[in-house]
Amino acid sequence: MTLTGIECWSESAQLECVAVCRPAALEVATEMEASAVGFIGAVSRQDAEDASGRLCEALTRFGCRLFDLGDFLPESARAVSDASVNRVFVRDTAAVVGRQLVTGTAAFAARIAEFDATHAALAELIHGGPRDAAPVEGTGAGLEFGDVFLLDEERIFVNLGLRSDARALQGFLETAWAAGFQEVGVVCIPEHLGIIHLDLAFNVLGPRAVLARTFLKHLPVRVITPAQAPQWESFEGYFTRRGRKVLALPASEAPCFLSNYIFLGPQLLLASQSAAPRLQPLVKELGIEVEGVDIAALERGNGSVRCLTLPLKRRATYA
Ligand SMILES: NC(=O)NCCC[C@H](N)C(=O)O
Repeated sequence: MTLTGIECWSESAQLECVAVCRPAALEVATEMEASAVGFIGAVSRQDAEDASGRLCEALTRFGCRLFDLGDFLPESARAVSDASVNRVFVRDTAAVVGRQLVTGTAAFAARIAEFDATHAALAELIHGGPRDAAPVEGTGAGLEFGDVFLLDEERIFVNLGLRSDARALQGFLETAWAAGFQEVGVVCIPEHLGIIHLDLAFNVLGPRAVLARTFLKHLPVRVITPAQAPQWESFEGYFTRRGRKVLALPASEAPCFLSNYIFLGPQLLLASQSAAPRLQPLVKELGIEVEGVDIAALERGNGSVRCLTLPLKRRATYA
């Protein structure tokens, strides 16, 4: 079976098809193992599987067609993938940008082989076998898609920090222009903050607002277009000039998963059960509803709902 018609132009249009990946066969048994793979703490296989089941159930209940990449792994990639506890965090590995699948390159050594395995599964799902999507690596530079947001049909917002770097951005810009986007805004989260991806500090709230941790207002945005010289804008100015209000994410102890949600439809987002009650009052004024799902066991991997889902198809318009 192959999937036809992949297409994504925003973060919040109706989510029609989404990829996830079932947890690996290995568990993370000790604090040292957790540290080796970028987890916050140990997690048993059973707890991870139960949480993954609840996530899949919630996505299906809200009408998404679900593809578990574990079902599409070619034989040659299966053993490595089964031993990769981070494989549940499919978001970082690739993205559908316009009508194109763009693959990333892991900057964290523990994830390099897992990215390759997941790319092989995506190729199987989308092309029915190996085929280069639009790899943006080339220079060995990192690009992980927890750092990339499709703001709308024209704009993409990217973080260069712990996991994504400027060399990879060059290749990504060419891909973005070829896909039809006209502007890429770039922010650089300082590495010493230890925030591995932008989606742990930021997310969109539909077409008229974004949610951002307050430190982001201090970081300038480099605005890049295909034809003009890059410009600097302030963080808040960048968004307000483009018709989006910046809502401050309430202070929260690390790890902070409040921003790590996914839009299921223009007025509905799915967050973890612990984040949902804190998000609901924030987004009420925008007419957005929040659904919660108990994935605390998977959050021990240092990611939440956005990291665990890879949108393959969103309805092209908000209508
Ligand atoms: N977008 C995300 O923030 N993804 C979470 C990835 C967590 C994983 N343990 C990692 O270190 O890459």
